[in-house]
Amino acid sequence: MRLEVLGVTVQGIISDISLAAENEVVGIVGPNGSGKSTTLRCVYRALKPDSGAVLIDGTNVHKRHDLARELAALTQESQVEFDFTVAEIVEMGRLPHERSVRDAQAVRDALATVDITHLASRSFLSLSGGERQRVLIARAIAQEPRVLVLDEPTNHLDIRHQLEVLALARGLGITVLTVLHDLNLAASYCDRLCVLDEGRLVASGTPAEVLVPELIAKVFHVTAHVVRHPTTGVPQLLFDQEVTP
Ligand SMILES: Nc1ncnc2c1ncn2[C@@H]1O[C@H](COP(=O)(O)OP(=O)(O)OP(=O)(O)O)[C@@H](O)[C@H]1O
Repeated sequence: MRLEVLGVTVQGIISDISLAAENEVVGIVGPNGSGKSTTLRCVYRALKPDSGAVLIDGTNVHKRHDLARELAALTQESQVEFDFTVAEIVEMGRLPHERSVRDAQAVRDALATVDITHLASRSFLSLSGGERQRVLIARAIAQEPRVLVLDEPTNHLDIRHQLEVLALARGLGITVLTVLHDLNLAASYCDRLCVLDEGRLVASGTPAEVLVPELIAKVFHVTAHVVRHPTTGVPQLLFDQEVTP
């Protein structure tokens, strides 16, 4: 599915943000407070932009009645207040769909895919931060969406699970829009990156096009050196310890 963010403005927070993604992984990076989550909130309809629009396959998300089926979001607000079991939470991913024989299999597949089958009967509130994050990712996958929106999906995850979750998102072959703080993970797993700074889109392109020392210095106020990953060849950044003013 094609996701388009067209000139989206939320007064005082983000201005004229445009980006597109279609059956690829697009990453949004930028400093704290640059408007990444606000942009995503407009995509998953938690926020209505003051101007501009978000389209999925050409239709405004506010007019798409099937959005709950087509789009899954793992957000900063994706928390669970009540004490459901892991299996129950992942089953919630099926709620937008009509009940079918597919449900149980989709839940089993999602649990296995994020490596939490052994946690299925545990209470969600008893889990560690990383385990909780994986449950919420499993819920999104169980939904079998065609657009997946992720706000810092690697939060709380150890390095192995960070790599697994991003490989998994990539392997779905659907449209994925994800906020990532780790620029090296973003370079490794995203087809294209959008850089936000102070509520504006300041660069977009492939990781190699975007992650250049000049831009990193300007946006993040750190000095970076670009090296090639010895096996994958993707650009990776090494940072000097001193930050620039
Ligand atoms: N509802 C709101 N009312 C007022 N200000 C807001 C609101 N939501 C966000 N902001 C402000 O807008 C700016 C952008 O917030 P946003 O959460 O989009 O940033 P972010 O790039 O996701 O940041 P982080 O990397 O810290 O998660 C921040 O300064 C934030 O305090």
